[in-house]
Amino acid sequence: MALLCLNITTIDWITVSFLVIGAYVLRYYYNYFTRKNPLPGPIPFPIVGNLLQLGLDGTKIAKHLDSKYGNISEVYFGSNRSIFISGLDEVEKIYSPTSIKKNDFIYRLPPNKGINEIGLEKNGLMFNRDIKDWSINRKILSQTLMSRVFLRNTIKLIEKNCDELFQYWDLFGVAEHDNCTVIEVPKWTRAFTNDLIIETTISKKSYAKANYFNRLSDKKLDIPQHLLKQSGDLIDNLFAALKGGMFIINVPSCIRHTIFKYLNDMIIGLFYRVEDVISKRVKERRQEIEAMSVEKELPSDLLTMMITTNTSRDQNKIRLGDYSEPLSDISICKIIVELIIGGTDTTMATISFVLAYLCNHPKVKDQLIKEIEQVYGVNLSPTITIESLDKLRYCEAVIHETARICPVNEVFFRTSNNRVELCGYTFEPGTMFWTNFYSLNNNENYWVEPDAFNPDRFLDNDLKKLKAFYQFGGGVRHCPGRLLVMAQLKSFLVRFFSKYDIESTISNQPIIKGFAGGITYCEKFDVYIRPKKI
Ligand code: HEM
Repeated sequence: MALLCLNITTIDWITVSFLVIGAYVLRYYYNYFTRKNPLPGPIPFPIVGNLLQLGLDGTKIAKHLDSKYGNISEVYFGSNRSIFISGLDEVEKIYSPTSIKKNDFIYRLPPNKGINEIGLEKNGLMFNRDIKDWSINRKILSQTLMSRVFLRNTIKLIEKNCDELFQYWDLFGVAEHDNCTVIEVPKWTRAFTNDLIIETTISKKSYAKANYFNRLSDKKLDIPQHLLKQSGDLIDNLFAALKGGMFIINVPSCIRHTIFKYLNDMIIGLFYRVEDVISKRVKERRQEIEAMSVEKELPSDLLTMMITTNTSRDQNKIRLGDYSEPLSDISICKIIVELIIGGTDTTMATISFVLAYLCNHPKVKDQLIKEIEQVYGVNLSPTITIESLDKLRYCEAVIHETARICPVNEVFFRTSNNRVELCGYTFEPGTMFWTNFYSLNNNENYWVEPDAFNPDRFLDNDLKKLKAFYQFGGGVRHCPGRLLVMAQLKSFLVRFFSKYDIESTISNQPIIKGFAGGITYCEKFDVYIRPKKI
């Protein structure tokens, strides 16, 4: 009897479950097929949307949608609808408004549980949906990152990091073996930019280059093991967290907290571990500043400038309207996490792509070296100033042309805060728009021979007039790191080509690309580096 009861109950259970799931699926597809403004796109599955078909990488998804569906299409990440667009008029409409009030696309993301769980929905810049708080952080950061004092400080930091990198290369054999030292460009540039962004943001020595050198070489550097380990752990945690970011943003909370609970908790834990290290550094820097004599000029590094904003020690007089509070430790910490995430792989990928394109286009490389020698003379280790960097017009054109043909952010995203019209469709507030920069930058309607690598096109034209060129976004949320990154890239190229020459290990070497965390990077490109003959 008990067995019969159990069987009936089990069968009932199975039937009820099927009915509930069936009803849910029917309702889901009824809503899907009767939705407002249906756009072309793959048919989603309940709960996961198109995640199983398309994966998590926005860059790959955009390319697929563009080739299959054209200028406008839709995709579901979980149950959230995202619109992918690649028409110039629509992209301009999203990225051109320069005032907050007249902006219909002020948010980056709709409300997102994952972002909230890592504490970035009401903090920092990138994902901050508290527009008042975002606006204060944005003013402080933009004015700091664009100030001459900060940029001067940055150039010195790059010079120091270049000297260190070149010292390792020379130890590694570049100085001795005249023509056979192979350097894996992406791996070294990653280590270089990791150190650069950490020293830029937290003013503390970082050892990614040294760790990489030690891994490759039998000669070990004389640096205390605990420093190498601390630095290695911070970088490993940061980039594991960054890789997990797409999972946190795109996978629905109900799946993250059940089936993938272990992975979810691990990624969120990584964010907090990184934040813990940075938070300790912010406190330490506050104490260092307090210990410095008030008569003495404070250093113009980012952390000092953020800590002293709106305090009596503020040397840069950042204008914040009627806001008169200093930034809290937690705000500084969240901003720094975002800067490290936003400013490392983007810069690393750009340096690698520039070097790879120069190797495959020796005439462009010669022209660039000529310009560097005109501005700095023939000098193995020239002193760089902001004023001298301003003279490097061809160098700037090379960087822009590389970013055009091979953008590191092939897509980017914004979210509407008002009801908006695009391509004849009306979209409700909170709709997420992915914009396809790659397809605009390489579109034959806007570029003559878009497949040709030709920096001259940027010499003849005012950057502002090149409407179909998207490197740093635009409008109110334009990348605040753009001057910093241009100074970093130009300074690196000056120092590099003053000391070395470079050649691809094979002629016309294919540039192998990888996609991770929304960034397209150079996966593999091997070069010979030789000391320059003077
Ligand atoms: C080659 C390097 C870089 C590229 C291609 C790049 C690209 C971008 C793009 C496309 C955006 C979106 C802008 C928009 O919505 O209009 C952005 C935003 C942002 N970038 Fe960059 N970036 C780079 C380097 C940096 C660096 C070095 C930093 C800082 C150290 C940085 C910090 C940020 C931040 C904080 C935002 C969010 C701004 C906001 O939402 O208000 N980026 N970047």
